Amino acid sequence: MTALLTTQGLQAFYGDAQALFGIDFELAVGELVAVIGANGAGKSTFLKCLAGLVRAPREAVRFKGEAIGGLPAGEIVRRGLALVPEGRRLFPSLSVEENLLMGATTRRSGPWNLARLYALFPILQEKRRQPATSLSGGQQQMVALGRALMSNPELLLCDELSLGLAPIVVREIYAAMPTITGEGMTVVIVEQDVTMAQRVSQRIYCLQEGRVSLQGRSDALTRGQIAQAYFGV
Ligand SMILES: Nc1ncnc2c1ncn2[C@@H]1O[C@H](COP(=O)(O)OP(=O)(O)OP(=O)(O)O)[C@@H](O)[C@H]1O
Repeated sequence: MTALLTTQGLQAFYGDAQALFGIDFELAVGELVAVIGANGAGKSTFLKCLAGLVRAPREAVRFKGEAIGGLPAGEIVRRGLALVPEGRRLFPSLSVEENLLMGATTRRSGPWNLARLYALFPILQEKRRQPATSLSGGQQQMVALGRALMSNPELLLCDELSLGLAPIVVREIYAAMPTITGEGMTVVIVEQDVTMAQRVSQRIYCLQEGRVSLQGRSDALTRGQIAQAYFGV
């Protein structure tokens, strides 16, 4: 396996409180990997460490062979990682299209542009001049995903795309994943919906209290194994 990203013994802290206790993680080019776990398990912290939003030791995170832990978030975007943050964090005063274009400020060369995005999510073209926050939750999630794609990342990190959305909307958003990975993009999703995580990913890591409690091929893990790793029962 050609590793695109690895973490080795990754630890993270908020002040004196330790959130991650030595995460070993490996991701191959073109994979879609899901990170699951209960509330507070450390999933968001893990993604934030990769994206430079929570401090990580330099050598603990390697992307394309280079140590990137603790680099500024903007530098990490330039190197090809983009994060779709939990809660979307759209710019409320900007239109849909302006929000999408914000993702292009650190634009790398690649297939994603406004036309491609509008083909993926036609509703965004229809609503492109509306304030982004006037859209439904699912449409706002499409904007957040589109904004990240506009930087043409090699690795897309998605934090709880399904949060607060109806199941049918979640399915609609995840239906875009084969198109996104189809051109070789590598994706990590953090997902509380275990059924969806298992369905869309090739491999799963389960976190529990800041540690990896289970990992394996998504189609090989049983419900019992996942329940035990999730809740520690
Ligand atoms: N900004 C912060 N300051 C202090 N502690 C934090 C902060 N953010 C997270 N934590 C703590 O770090 C641990 C991991 O939290 P994290 O948000 O990464 O978990 P999570 O698995 O993403 O949970 P959720 O599904 O609720 O988002 C928790 O104990 C949490 O209380």
